[in-house]
Amino acid sequence: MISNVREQGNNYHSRTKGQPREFLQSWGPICSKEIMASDPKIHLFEEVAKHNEVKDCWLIINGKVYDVTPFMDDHPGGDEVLLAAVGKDATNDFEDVGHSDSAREMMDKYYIGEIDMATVPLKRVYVPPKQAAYNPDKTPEFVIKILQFLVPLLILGLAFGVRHYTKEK
Ligand code: HEM
Repeated sequence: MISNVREQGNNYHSRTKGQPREFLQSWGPICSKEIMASDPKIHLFEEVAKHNEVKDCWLIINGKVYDVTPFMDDHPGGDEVLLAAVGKDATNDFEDVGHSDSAREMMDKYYIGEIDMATVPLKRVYVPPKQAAYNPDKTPEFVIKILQFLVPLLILGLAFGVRHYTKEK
C-alpha cells in the first residue's frame, strides 16, 4: 500500500487539484499533510515493532509513527541509530540528540499515523541474542565435562599409586 502510494506520489498534486475531500481521502496516505488533516491511522505497537529492518523501518516519536525506510541512507546520524530506535518509544532517543527545526519539519514526509500509546510496553522487552554461550577457547562442552570427571580420578589414582609404591619400599 505504502509503496503504491509512493509510486503515485509524483502525480498526486496534478491529479487531486480541486477534487472533493472524499476523493482526496480515497487516495489514502499519499501526502502527510493530508493524513494529518484527515483521520490519522492508529497503529498498534505490535504491528509497528515488526518494521525493524533497514529495508522496512518504522519509528515511534512523540506519539506519532514514521516510516523512515526511504530516509535510512540519507539520515545524517546514520541508519544504525534509526535501527536501534525501532520496537520502542524512540521519543527520548530523538530528543536527546537535539534535532534541529529543519529535521523536525522533515519528519512530516515520513508520517504514517498515530500510535495507540496504550499498546506501547512501559519497559522494552529484552530479547537475548540467539547465539551459543560464551566459550572463548571453543573447547566442546562434553570434553570439559569428561575432564571434570577424569582429572579428580587421575589424582586419586596417582595418590594411591605413590602410597602403594612408598609402602613396598
Ligand atoms: C523521522 C525521524 C528523524 C529524522 C527526520 C531525523 C533527521 C535528522 C537530521 C536532519 C539530522 C541532521 C542534524 C539536524 O538537522 O538536527 C539528524 C542527525 C542525527 N540524528 Fe536524526 N532524525 C530522525 C530520527 C532520529 C532518531 C530516532 C535518532 C536516534 C537516536 C536519531 C539520531 C541522530 C543522530 C545521532 C544525529 C547526528 C547528530 C550529530 O552528529 O550532530 N535521529 N537527524
